[in-house]
Amino acid sequence: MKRRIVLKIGSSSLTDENGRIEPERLQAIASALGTLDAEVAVVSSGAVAAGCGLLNVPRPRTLPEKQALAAVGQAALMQEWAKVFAPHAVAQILLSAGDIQDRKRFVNAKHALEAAFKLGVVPIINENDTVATQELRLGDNDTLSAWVAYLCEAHELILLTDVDGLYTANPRVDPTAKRLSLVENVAEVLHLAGGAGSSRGTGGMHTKLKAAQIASEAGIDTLIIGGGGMGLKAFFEGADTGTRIRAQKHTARRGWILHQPSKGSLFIDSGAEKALRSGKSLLPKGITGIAGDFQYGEIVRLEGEHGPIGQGIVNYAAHEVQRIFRRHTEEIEEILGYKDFDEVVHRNHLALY
Ligand SMILES: Nc1ncnc2c1ncn2[C@@H]1O[C@H](COP(=O)(O)OP(=O)(O)O)[C@@H](O)[C@H]1O
Ligand SMILES: N[C@@H](CCC(=O)OP(=O)(O)O)C(=O)O
Repeated sequence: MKRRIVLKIGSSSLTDENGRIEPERLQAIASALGTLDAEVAVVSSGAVAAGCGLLNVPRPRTLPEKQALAAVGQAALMQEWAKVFAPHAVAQILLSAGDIQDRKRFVNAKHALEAAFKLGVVPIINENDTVATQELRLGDNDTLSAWVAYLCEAHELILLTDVDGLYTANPRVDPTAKRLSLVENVAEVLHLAGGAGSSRGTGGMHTKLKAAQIASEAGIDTLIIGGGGMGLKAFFEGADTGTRIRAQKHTARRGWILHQPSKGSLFIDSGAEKALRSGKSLLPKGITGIAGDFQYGEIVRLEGEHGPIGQGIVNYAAHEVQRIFRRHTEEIEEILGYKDFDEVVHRNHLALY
C-alpha cells in the first residue's frame, strides 16, 4: 500500500492578511505534494474566506452568514485547487458531523474516498458548512481532518498552519516559548494550547491537539507544520521543523481496547483463534455464535473454545453478524445486500490477552 497522507490546510495558510485566497499559496502546496509518491487527501479550509474575498465583505459573525459565504466561497476554492493540481483531477467531498456519527454514512464516505484514491484523483474535503447547524457541526477542520485520517486509514495526518509547530506557550503572546519537535503523549501537552492566531483561523492550537488526540487513538501520527508550501517541502526533504505527535503505541491502544467494557461476545472456533494469534483478522467463517446487542464500532469480547482470548472493535452490528456468521466472506454481500468490510474484526482493531 502506498504511503497515505491527510493534509489539512488552515485558512491562515491559504489567505493573505485581508482574508483573500492567494493562488500562489495553493500552488506552492500542490508543488510540494507533487514531490511525494503518496496518496494524499486534502482537507481544505478557506471557503468562508474565499466567499468574503469574492463579495468583498468582512468576516461573518452569524452562522447563517457564515453558511452562505461558505457556499459562495467553496466553488471558487475548488476551482483554485483544480487549477493547481492539474493534470490531476480533484474531487470535492463535503462532510458534516452526521456523516461521521452515522455508521452507514461513515462507511459510504470511506468507500467514496477509497474509490477516489483508486481513480488517482485528489480528494479535497471540507465541512459541509451550509447544512451544519449549531448543534450538529464539527465546527473546525482540525477535528474533521482527524476523522478523515481515520476514515481513510492514513499513515500520517499533517496540519499545515501559520506556526511551525506546537510551542510551550502561544508564541504570539510569549516570545520565549520554545518549539517541541516531538510529543510522545498528546494528553500531557493539551494544556499548552491557546486559541486562534488570527481572525482567519478557528480554534487555534487547541483544536489541533484535540485532532491529534483522535488520530493518536486511531494509531496515526500527527504533524503540525508551518510555512505553507515551502515549509511543507522542507519537511518532506527532512528538515527539522514542526512537531510530531506520536500515535499511541500499539501497547497503549491494545490496553485501551482490552479495558473497554464489551457490548457483547463473539464465540470463535480453534482455527479462527489460531489465525488471530498469528496476526490475522477475524472473518465471519470462524465465528460459531454471538451474544449481546452491539453496534458497528463497539467493543466485543472474543471467546475461544477454552475461554476469553481478547477484545476487538467490531465492523458489523450484532443483527448483521447473526446473519453472516459461519459463512464465507464472499457470501456477505449476497446475504446482507452490501459488504462494507471483509473482516468482522480487523487485525488493527484487535487486542489479545
Ligand atoms: N502553544 C502554542 N503553540 C503554537 N501556536 C499556538 C499555541 N497556542 C496557540 N497558538 C496559536 O494557534 C495558531 C494556529 O491556529 P489557527 O489560527 O486556528 O490556524 P489555522 O487556520 O491554521 O487552523 C497560531 O497562529 C498560534 O497563534
Ligand atoms: N469550513 C470552514 C473552515 C473552518 C476551520 O476550521 O478553519 P481553519 O481553522 O482555518 O482550518 C471554511 O472552509 O471556511
